[in-house]
Amino acid sequence: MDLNHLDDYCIETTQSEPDLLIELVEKTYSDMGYPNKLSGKTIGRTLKLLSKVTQPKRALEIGMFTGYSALSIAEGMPEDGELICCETNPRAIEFAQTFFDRSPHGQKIKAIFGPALETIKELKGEFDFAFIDADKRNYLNYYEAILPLVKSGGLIIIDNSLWQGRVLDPKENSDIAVNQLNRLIAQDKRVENVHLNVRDGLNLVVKH
Ligand SMILES: C[S@@+](CC[C@H](N)C(=O)[O-])C[C@H]1O[C@@H](n2cnc3c(N)ncnc32)[C@H](O)[C@@H]1O
Repeated sequence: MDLNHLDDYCIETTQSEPDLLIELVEKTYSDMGYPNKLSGKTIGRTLKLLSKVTQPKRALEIGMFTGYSALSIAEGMPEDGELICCETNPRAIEFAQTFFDRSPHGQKIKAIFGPALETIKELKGEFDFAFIDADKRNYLNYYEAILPLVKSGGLIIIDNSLWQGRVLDPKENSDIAVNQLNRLIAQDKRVENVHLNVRDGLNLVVKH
C-alpha cells in the first residue's frame, strides 16, 4: 500500500476553511514573495479547533506573515478575545490587515511591527495561547521569552518543529535551534507536551 498519499487524504477529509481564507491563500500566492511560508489548511484548521476548545481570552502569535494562521486562531476565540501578532515584514502586515478588515474575527487581531523578541519585552499581562512560527534560529529564544507570560494551563504551539526532517541531522543554525528546543521541551519540568508528526511537525506544549 502506498502511504505517501495519506497527507492528501487527511487534507481532503478535513472540513474546508472559510472562503475568505481560501482567497487569502490565492492572493498570497499571486502577490507575495515566498508564499509557501503560509501554514495552510491542516495547521490552520488545527489552530482553529484548539482555539475553539480552549477559548483563549489573550493569544500571541510570533510570525504572522499574511494572516492565515492569525485568522484561523481568531476564528475559534471568544468575541472579546485579543490576539497579538508579531511581524517584521510591513508589507505582510498591510496585506493581512486588508483581510482582517473583511473578517468577522479581524477586530480581535492586533499586528505589531518589529522583531518579536523586542515586542515581547514590552508586552504586559498574561496569555493563554501562543503560536510560534517565525525565524527558526530564534525558536529557543521565543519559547523562553514567552513561557513566563503564559498562564498555568496555557497552550504553546510550535510549528515546523520537524523542520523538513533537518532536526534528525542538524547542520545549519536553524536546524540546531529547532532540535535544541524540541530536546529541551521533552525534559522541561515546567511543561508537558506531545510532539506530533503533522505536516512539518507540531509541538503542543501546556504550561504546568
Ligand atoms: C513562516 S512565516 C509565518 C506564517 C504564518 N504564521 C502563517 O501560518 O501563515 C514567518 C514570518 O515570521 C516573520 N518573522 C521573521 N523574523 C521575525 C522576527 N524576528 N520577529 C517577528 N516576525 C518575524 C517573517 O517576516 C514571516 O512573515
